[in-house]
Amino acid sequence: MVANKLLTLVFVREPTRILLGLKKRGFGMGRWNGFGGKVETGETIIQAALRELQEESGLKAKNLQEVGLLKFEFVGDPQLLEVHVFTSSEYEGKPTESSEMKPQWYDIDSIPFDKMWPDDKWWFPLLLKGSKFSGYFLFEGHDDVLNYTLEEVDSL
Ligand SMILES: CNc1nc2c(ncn2C)c(=O)[nH]1
Repeated sequence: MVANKLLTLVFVREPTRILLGLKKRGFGMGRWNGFGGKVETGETIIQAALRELQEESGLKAKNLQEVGLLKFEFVGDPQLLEVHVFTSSEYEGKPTESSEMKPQWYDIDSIPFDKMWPDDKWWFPLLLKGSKFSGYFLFEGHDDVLNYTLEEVDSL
């Protein structure tokens, strides 16, 4: 039994816009996404979320809230990804390009879903309306979702 790989994903949100980052290399390269990465040994998921946001965007989140849990399986790969999704509406700092990510504000009415992971179009509306959600997505490669489940939940 291979333990789930714990990942974080943070979206910094203002009333009409949300900060996305263009992944410049590695997993998900070329796609716009939130900021995040692996949870290292010895740190909590929250600490990892704060650290990755700071490293990748230059921002220090002040009111991180967990809003979603996403599990990803890839056909042929025994390692499940377990992504803990957070939002923050208060932050310090200025969005700064890093080696990993190029940050850009997007109006919440024009999210570039065609340039994001294919699962995002299903759960992003729940994030934008302030729901808590839990989902599972079975991928074949990085572009095809074979099936998925997604539900709004009262608590994570
Ligand atoms: C596989 N789909 C997917 N993976 C992600 C995402 N964010 C971080 N990771 C690792 C995402 O939005 N979709």
